[in-house]
Amino acid sequence: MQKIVVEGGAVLNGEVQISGAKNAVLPILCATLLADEPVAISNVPHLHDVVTTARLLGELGAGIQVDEGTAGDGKPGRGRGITVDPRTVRSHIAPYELVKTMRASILVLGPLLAKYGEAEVSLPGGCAIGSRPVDQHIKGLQALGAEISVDHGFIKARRNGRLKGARFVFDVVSVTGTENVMMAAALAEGTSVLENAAMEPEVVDLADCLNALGAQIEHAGSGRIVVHGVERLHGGHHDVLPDRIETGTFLVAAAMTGGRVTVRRSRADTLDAVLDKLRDAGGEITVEGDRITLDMQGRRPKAVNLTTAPHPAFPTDMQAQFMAMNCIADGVGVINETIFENRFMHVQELLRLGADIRVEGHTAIIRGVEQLSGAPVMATDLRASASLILAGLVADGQTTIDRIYHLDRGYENIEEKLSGLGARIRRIA
Ligand SMILES: CC(=O)N[C@H]1[C@@H](OP(=O)(O)OP(=O)(O)OC[C@H]2O[C@@H](n3ccc(=O)[nH]c3=O)[C@H](O)[C@@H]2O)O[C@H](CO)[C@@H](O)[C@@H]1O
Ligand SMILES: C=C(OP(=O)(O)O)C(=O)O
Repeated sequence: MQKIVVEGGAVLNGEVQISGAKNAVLPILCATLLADEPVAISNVPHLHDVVTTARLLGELGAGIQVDEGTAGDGKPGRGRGITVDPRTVRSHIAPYELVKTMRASILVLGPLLAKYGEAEVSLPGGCAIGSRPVDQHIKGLQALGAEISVDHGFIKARRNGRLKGARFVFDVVSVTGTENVMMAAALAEGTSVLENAAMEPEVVDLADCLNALGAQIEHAGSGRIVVHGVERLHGGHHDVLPDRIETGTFLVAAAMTGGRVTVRRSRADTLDAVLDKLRDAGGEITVEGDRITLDMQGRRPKAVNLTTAPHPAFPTDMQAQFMAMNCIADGVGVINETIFENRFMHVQELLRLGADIRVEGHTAIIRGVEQLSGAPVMATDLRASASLILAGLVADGQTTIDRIYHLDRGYENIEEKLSGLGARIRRIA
């Protein structure tokens, strides 16, 4: 099994280009099922989850064409492109084998139901970071008139006639729940109003993509999304939003190593809470167009307190990386995790590197130490993997990170990008 080896001590300096967002491209790929014609997607990151989603769409019968280094519409320079042709979709079943490896597979539920009248999608179950219920997806689709049963581990959904626009209030803010219901409502008869909707930038990107295909979605990015259903969606092109979590991860790397890093092709407006905390940590941040620069001028970061919550508050997907920063920061930082009950799996591994962390329920109290010491560690989930690389960058000696398949789900060429900034990092077989 592959591992990543990091030699600590390098100060990161330079520029790095940000890839398309994993959490935007996966729902967008699923949304192509709603269209009547091919949809070209550009700025698609090279990620394992993208391959899994393409496999799932292929198993449903969709045609998949990958254009390396083009926009899918033939224009060069916007990363990888994927064109999905949904006209050959024949199956409406998302099997357990695929859903268990990637929770985002649940996002075919709304599109299959709305477009083809039926869907069978395996229940995703929980994962390392906690239980991951989908009751809000089911209730939202039922509000649109779907008949849904859960049977032998599968969600079985069907409709009689078109789905009907409705008002639905989410009990909890759910990103994928909002996306599933919004996609289904796009082809419903009449208007739907989704209250307490997720406001994440990836929800907005999905709405922008659907609107480019002819949907009529208003106010995505607010807590009240209005969807005027249309009869059909046509083909088109969409360029995926830059990955705000990848962006944040590189900026934390700069802050931890005392360096100066510019991220290119990023969107600072999607990162307010993260940039705010990096300023609190002592980073000098400048934003010029799609470039964000963090300059630490050799200083040690100051410990920061934070609480994860739905957007625009601090994202749970940046919690582990900030935990790594607090491990070597000056002072004591307190981190509250409110989204996932078990998203502290990285703590045990950070302790192996010499961190001083105490966990009390959903709260971690981190007392910064002067120096971490490199050791073999094990990645437990995607962002935990990133936090261990970050810790390895500043640890004394060598840190070897095992189970990096988690990392490949969500970070494109992370070791090459970090090497380009001066990190001593390599992948071994
Ligand atoms: C609000 C939030 O920050 N969501 C995060 C969540 O999205 P993801 O879409 O995976 O999860 P949700 O947003 O649906 O879950 C948010 C919360 O709602 C609960 N819930 C969700 C759906 C449901 O039907 N019933 C229910 O009770 C979950 O247990 C969780 O506590 O994980 C992703 C991957 O780490 C992150 O990118 C998202 O930022
Ligand atoms: C945990 C993540 O993704 P997923 O929901 O796909 O597991 C993530 O993006 O940090």
